[in-house]
Amino acid sequence: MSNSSRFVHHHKRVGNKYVLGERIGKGRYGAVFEGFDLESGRVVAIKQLPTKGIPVDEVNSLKSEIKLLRNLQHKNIVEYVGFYEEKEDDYVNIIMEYVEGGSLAKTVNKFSSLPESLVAFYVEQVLEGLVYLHEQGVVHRDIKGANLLNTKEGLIKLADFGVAARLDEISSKNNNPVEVVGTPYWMAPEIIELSGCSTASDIWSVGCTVVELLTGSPPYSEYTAMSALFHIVSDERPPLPPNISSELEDFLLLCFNKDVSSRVSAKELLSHRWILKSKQLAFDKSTSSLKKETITLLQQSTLVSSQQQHPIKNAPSTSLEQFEEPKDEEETFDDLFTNDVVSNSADQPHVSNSDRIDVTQYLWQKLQQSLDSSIAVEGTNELDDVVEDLEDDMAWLNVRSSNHQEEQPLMAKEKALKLLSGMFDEQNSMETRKHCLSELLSLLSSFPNLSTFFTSEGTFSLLLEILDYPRCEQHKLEFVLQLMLHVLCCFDGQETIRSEYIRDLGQFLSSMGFFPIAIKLIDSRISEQVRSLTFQLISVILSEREENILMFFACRGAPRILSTFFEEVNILDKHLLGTLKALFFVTEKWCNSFGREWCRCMAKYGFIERFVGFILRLSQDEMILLSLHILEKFSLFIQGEQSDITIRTHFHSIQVLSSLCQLLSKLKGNCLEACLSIFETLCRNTETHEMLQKECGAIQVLIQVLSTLCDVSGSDPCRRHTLLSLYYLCLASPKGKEEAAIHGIIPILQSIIRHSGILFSANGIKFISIETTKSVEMLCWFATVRSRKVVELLLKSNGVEFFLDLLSAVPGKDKAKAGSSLVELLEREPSQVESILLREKNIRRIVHLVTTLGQNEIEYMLDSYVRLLFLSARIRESLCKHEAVDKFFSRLKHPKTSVRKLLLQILQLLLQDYPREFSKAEKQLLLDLERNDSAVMIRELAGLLLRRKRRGEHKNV
Ligand SMILES: Nc1ncnc2c1ncn2[C@@H]1O[C@H](COP(=O)(O)OP(=O)(O)OP(=O)(O)O)[C@@H](O)[C@H]1O
Repeated sequence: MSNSSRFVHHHKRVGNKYVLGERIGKGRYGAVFEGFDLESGRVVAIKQLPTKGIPVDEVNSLKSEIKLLRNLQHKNIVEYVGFYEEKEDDYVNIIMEYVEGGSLAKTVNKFSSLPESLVAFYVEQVLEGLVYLHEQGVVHRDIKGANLLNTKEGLIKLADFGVAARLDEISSKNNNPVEVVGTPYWMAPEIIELSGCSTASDIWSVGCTVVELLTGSPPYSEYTAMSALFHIVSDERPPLPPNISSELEDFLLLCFNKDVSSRVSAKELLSHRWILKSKQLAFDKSTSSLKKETITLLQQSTLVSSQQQHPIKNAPSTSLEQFEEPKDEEETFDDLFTNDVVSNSADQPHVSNSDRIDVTQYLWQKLQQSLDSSIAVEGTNELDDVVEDLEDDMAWLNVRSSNHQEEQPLMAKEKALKLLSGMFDEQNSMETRKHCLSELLSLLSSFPNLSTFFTSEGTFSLLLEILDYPRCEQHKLEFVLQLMLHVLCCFDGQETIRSEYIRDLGQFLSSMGFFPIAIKLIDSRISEQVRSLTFQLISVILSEREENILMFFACRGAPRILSTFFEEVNILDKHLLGTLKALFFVTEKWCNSFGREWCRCMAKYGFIERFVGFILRLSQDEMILLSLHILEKFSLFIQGEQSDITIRTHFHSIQVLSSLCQLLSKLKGNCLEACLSIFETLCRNTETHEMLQKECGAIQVLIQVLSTLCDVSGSDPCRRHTLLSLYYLCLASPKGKEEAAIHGIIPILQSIIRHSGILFSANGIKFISIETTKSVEMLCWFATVRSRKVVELLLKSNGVEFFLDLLSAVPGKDKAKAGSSLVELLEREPSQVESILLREKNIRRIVHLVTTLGQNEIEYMLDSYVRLLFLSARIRESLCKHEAVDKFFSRLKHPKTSVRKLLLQILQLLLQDYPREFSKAEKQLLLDLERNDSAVMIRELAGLLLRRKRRGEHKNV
């Protein structure tokens, strides 16, 4: 049964003093009604909270909190009048000042968004209220539009302070297990991380409230509560609304400072230029003109917000239309081959496509003639230049080649021509023609420089024409491809020569349109052999020069072929490394300019999926590393401001995620680091989590990787990536945390923390690596996961003692986390944990800690002490016996009101069961506080302590 349905509205009196009126609103823990004070005639608001099932102790502590809060009075906070409880009603009534204008959340719901100047006008008052509360040592803990109430005069009052968080605590303890307590959208990251709530946490919520009032909803409202939690903790800062003034941008950045200790205070924000500007505006105008402007601004903002809802309508059309959806995907196989280059060429005989033998024969003949003439008809025809080059080549050959080659070059050339003609001769059987080809290839191998003979531009143009000839027989395609490949590769190992001839040739081929032809040749309906040869040829050409890759892209080869290429290429291809290097170079170059479009275009054609599969097949470390670096470039566009939905979708496919998981299990060293870096980026995005956890078993894989790295001393990039991946994967997932615990992460984290050295350093060490901090934080999670199994595992790994070790070793925020975890464990397993804590050694450590805590640390730790004492009378007793009261007294001169307030509450808890006389100095200190403290609540609490003691003294007498 929900809280709200438990509540019944009786239209009745509350005690003798109040009559209950209409219901004004409803929150998570109860409903709020109008009330009428029969004695004073004052209208009040009455919040009814169901108390069924809540222990009396807790209701009493809530009541004493409200009693204290009654002392607070300020124009910008709602006054607490008191409370009223009737035993048979199962709820407690909190009586408050009635604020008739309703909450700002309602206003913003009505108008969808408020203009900046009006928001500044409201926020200034929120800050005034907060400055007062913070000076009184009260943290509001639940600043949001619904808790900002508006009077008829436009005065803003803070409601629900001091109580909301207490209700959350009570609810989390007593209701059915809930995963998130409270609405997280306004929550500061340090609260989510259990690293201690302070006045600074309210400032973060002020930032969220500004966003709420401006846009109609707080940051991350597009996410579920769990995902929002994840983003609050893991993003650098929440996204800022568009079109805000630079002053407001600065204001929000100050609120969203993740470093609690340097986050701005409410007082400082009051003199921020965004607030001052709005003040000036208000000062310059009369109230009526301000109202007029507000209405206009409201209309404008409604207009703007409705335009903002359709950003695509207004977006300029992209100039990179070539990167849009592939339009020619539907091309038929025949379409691919109807582009008849031959028939368009001026110097070709007019032939029909069906007359294919004539045309191929014509091409062969032309090829033969050109080769023939290059030798036989020196200087007499249009191939003069080629011949001259050839002669130079031969002269060079004669000088530089081996003896055997010296004897034979011209003969070899003649033989080559014969073999070539034999290959082309239709009269020859297929076997003879194949034989001619293999002979020619082996001749070329024996006389590598003979290849220059084939490298004339005319020859290669003709070979290209043959490849492009429609319906060219497959064996001829194979011949030509083999020949080209052979020529291109024959200088392997002779880099200087290669650069002189072959690099140019690769570039020549790209410029002459090899790639569009190659696109046709890799069609799945072409023979396996031709496809494979084409891929090899592409690989060679791409590996030669980066420009070739650019040309390849220009022919839409990138999306078309590159994707398929990595699926089909033989991983043992010796040119593959060169291709990868060129691709890496280009990817890196392009990523700096219009990389997102390029990566999106590639992703659309399935490149990412195929490329990851390709990496999985690789076995050579150098290639794996290079490939992962290429993939890393793509991963830049899966998160942050550069994020692209197409790239994300392809990265988030099961195929990619599970292949990456498989890679994680097989890689080592630098390759593992590169893969983990991509993995961490993926884990930063909540969209991947379900698939990674449920379908890829990522948590288990990562824990296996982590287990091999836990004993490394110092910082280790692989360990850092693994830890962070696990951290993001489990951060917002109780199931993930449970799974991680079950797969053995707890002892691994403990080992990482031990190896960091912090546990053995005498005074704790100042600098703690991110790995250690995250390990501590993750270890602390397991105390809060609502799973018996996890708590058992934690206790089995000496969790209690370990948290106690951490308490004295880690600094500030981490200490608070360890403290909260101890309390959480005590709540879940009271008897077992209590008995461990009660051990003499441990009680001493808890007491000793009070005196060693730094001035800032104590602020975050005292909450845990309050809860610890509240939960266990035996611990209270034992602490008193070990002079804890003295230790808490020794900190009572702390400059922060919130710290003095918590210390006084702790002293009250300890002394109520075990009263003892105050020393003269203690008495004087309390008297000073009672008389002179600037905060009314401190004066009240100090007085209560003194009077309680006096009553005790009286009793004793
Ligand atoms: N003192 C008050 N005077 C007038 N209206 C009030 C007062 N206190 C609360 N309300 C109205 O009642 C609504 C419900 O308040 P309540 O504190 O129960 O829940 P909430 O703050 O909206 O949400 P939650 O408590 O779940 O965080 C408020 O949004 C506000 O509109």
